[in-house]
Amino acid sequence: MELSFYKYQGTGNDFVMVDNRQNIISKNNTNLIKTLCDRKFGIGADGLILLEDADEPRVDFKMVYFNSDGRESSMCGNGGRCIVAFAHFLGIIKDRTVFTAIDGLHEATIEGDLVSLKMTEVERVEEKEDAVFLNTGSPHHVVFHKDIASLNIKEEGAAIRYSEAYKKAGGTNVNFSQPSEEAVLRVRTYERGVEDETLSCGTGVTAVALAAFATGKVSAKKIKLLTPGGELFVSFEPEGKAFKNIWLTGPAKQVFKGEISC
Ligand SMILES: N[C@H](CCC[C@H](N)C(=O)O)C(=O)O
Repeated sequence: MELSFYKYQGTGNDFVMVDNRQNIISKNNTNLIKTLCDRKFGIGADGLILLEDADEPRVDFKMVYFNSDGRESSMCGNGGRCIVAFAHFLGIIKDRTVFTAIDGLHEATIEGDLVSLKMTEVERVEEKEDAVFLNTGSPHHVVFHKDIASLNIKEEGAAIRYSEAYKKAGGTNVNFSQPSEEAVLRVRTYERGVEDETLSCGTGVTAVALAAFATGKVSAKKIKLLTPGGELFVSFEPEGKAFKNIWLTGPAKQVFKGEISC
């Protein structure tokens, strides 16, 4: 079969994007999706995203996300921003949308390359001895550290991701963050399902911003996150211990279009 695809990236988190409204790719074809994401034997990406028809009124499309291990996973924030840019490119939406994903409905707006994505609400931030855990659509373990450039993210991230603490829950993503100036945080992320450091993680930087506010490291409600792949902004409204009206904003770009035999 000849498969048409588009390659998108959002601050260096990169995705194979497929218009699957005709159901050309089956969701349980793990080997095919893993191969398409393979950087040597396939196109190469951190994940693959299917755009499908939503079967509910006033919802423009459905997002189905797979990590590069080929398995469907939880919400992808950067992927959510990229699928909005893709839907705009396909002419499915104009400059705002409501779409559905594994964690529910998402509003989003697009202006040029800049996409703002409303994230799911966060009911609870769990403060541990030396870390913070929360779920922003995907599970995130957040560690604040004074020199994240010195860390071996793949090694230190994998140790936490595969630890007993997270085994039953199917693992977690791991973020290492270094406070910079006021309301600015550096972030490096180990991603579950990629099993390596990615250049940025949308649900990850969202988790870091909320964790920093919850632990008093920042007082602003709009935070700039500096990732190896670029800058992202997270804004939110604290409500008691919960967080609402959470928005993730940053660039989402089409890199190339392609055809692949598979
Ligand atoms: N690897 C994550 C999903 C993708 C998250 C990341 N790419 C993002 O931008 O949020 C997980 O399996 O929990």
